[in-house]
Amino acid sequence: MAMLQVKDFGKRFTIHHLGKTRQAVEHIHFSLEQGEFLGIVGKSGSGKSTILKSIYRTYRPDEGSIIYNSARYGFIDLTNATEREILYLRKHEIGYVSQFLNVMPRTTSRELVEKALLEMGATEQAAKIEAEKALTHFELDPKLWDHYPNTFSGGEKLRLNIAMATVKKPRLLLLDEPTASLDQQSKIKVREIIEKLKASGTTLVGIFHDIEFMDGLCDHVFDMQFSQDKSVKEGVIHES
Ligand SMILES: Nc1ncnc2c1ncn2[C@@H]1O[C@H](COP(=O)(O)OP(=O)(O)OP(=O)(O)O)[C@@H](O)[C@H]1O
Repeated sequence: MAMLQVKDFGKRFTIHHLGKTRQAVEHIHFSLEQGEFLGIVGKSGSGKSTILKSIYRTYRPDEGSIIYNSARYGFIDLTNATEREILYLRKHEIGYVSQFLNVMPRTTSRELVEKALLEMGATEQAAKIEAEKALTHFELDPKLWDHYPNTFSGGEKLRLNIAMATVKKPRLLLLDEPTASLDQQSKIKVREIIEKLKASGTTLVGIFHDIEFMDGLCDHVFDMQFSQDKSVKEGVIHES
């Protein structure tokens, strides 16, 4: 059975000051098995982030269903799961990485990664060791480990974000431009982690403007251009 099945999904936004609604995406269909990686491509504004944010339930979807195969709940429709279920899934099963770091204030980068591990049931000692390994892997300068990340550069924030999400070895990982402000060396580090997670069974959905980065990494590519064509019932998924 699929790990993630998106069926006839659509999302509208209300533009209050105009008293209008805008259909951001519609008729989105795709399905992923465990350990597969789907890359979403399409021009700016075509709705790629809207799909990821709706799976993570930052946005509440308007149409269709998003069936996720949860370790805790079995098959669950993320479009109408309760807030409590969504909070559990975000803590234990579904990770989300974007270019923006949204974390507890006055918490050091080391504490943030340790907290992610503790939430997954690690002991304090194991969390300390694994957090240091992850921060080292993503080459966050040890001088920054005990600093609050609000003053970090874009690339430092992003590397911390990826460390926090990937140490949890999530069942489903959503990546919204996770390499946007990274140099080549850091991109290679991200790729290594993605390959490891994939091999251990994590299912991934990602958006990358950097097509080269996706080469050989994605099992399927979902092209927004074709998915919006209503004559194509199942969207278009190219095998890569
Ligand atoms: N919170 C929101 N309120 C109103 N409109 C929104 C909101 N979020 C997204 N949109 C609109 O929905 C459409 C899709 O936006 P989205 O960010 O998903 O596109 P994208 O393909 O990820 O773009 P980019 O590649 O530029 O990041 C756009 O027209 C955008 O203006």
